[in-house]
Amino acid sequence: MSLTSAAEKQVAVAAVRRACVLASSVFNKLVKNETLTKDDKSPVTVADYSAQAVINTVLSRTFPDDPIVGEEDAADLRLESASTLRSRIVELANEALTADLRAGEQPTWGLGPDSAQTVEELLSTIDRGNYAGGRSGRMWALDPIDGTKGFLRGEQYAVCLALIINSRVELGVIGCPNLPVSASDPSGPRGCIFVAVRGQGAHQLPLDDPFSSTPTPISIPTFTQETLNLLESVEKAHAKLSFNEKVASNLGITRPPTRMDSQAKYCSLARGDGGVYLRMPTGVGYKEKIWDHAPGSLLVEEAGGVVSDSRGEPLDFGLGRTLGENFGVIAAGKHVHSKVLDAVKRVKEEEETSQ
Ligand SMILES: Nc1ncnc2c1ncn2[C@@H]1O[C@H](COP(=O)(O)O)[C@@H](OP(=O)(O)O)[C@H]1O
Ligand SMILES: [Mg+2]
Repeated sequence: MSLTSAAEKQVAVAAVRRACVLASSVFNKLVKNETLTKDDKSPVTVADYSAQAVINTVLSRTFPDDPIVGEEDAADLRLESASTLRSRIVELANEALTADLRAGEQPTWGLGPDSAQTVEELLSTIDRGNYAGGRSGRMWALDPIDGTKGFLRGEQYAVCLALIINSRVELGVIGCPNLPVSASDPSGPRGCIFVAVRGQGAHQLPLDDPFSSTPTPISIPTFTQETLNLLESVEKAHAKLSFNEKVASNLGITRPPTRMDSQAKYCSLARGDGGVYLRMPTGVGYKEKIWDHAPGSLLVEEAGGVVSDSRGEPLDFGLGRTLGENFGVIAAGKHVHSKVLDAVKRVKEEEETSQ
């Protein structure tokens, strides 16, 4: 029996959708229409904090006993010097929370016109994301804006939420405001929500109206040597892309890789837009965070794929806020995964012997 009830799925989809609307509106107001200096990261900071405030508000109302492992905390926002940023975040979070109720949403979820929060309420709600994680019990893992660099470039980013029970991801919801509804129509309509419930498959919903449409089941197709390609990070600092090149050549892959920010990579893999997501550590001792992989890994598994580290071990979501020592991530369809794992091992050996 599934450990996740329909209520948790519905709440998570509603919360993620509101956060996606908020993030798109921040992008339109602050990135597109204003002249920003190249390194100004303030829009993503504003979107990150306010999206976490919105999602944590909904989770705190609906599942008050569940702890949350969220990427952000409000310590910096409480500083005297942050007063402008703080007001902007409170304004945006309240705008998102108080928007009219949509089909499938309930006023008891902290949503709708009467749901405005005070500054202190919102700051302590953001801080509900400071749970340390661990092996047993229920917890939510939240990345309010995953792919912050992609967000600033107007490319891919995702709002990512997962429910983990006893170290196992049971529910994953990923909102991708900039992802085309269909990969075969890249200039067509954009905005998707991906939902996976353990044992119940993987589905895609339209971001603008997730509750009124029938979810589209998604699954990983069978790839041939000619159609297979790699999905990888845009940022060289996040994954060892030179290693990916060697793995591709080892496997005889001829198609160029698809570079994309955020867990939109897991979503693309789950619906067959790319055959393998490979993320090998760059060697700087960075530990992967659970919120960067929890919903995406369940989505891929429910779409018929396998997700492991480069030793072939499953990712361990029970170690705290991180996945522990970084052995990278390999995600692919069942039939391709073992071939990629072997190729990764071969390339690792080659690199070790040539040192
Ligand atoms: N040195 C590093 N190695 C691997 N991942 C890193 C990293 N530094 C940051 N990240 C993570 O990479 C995520 C983005 O992944 P991707 O490269 O697939 O788009 C970031 O999420 P945020 O954008 O939420 O901070 C961040 O958590
Ligand atoms: Mg992230």
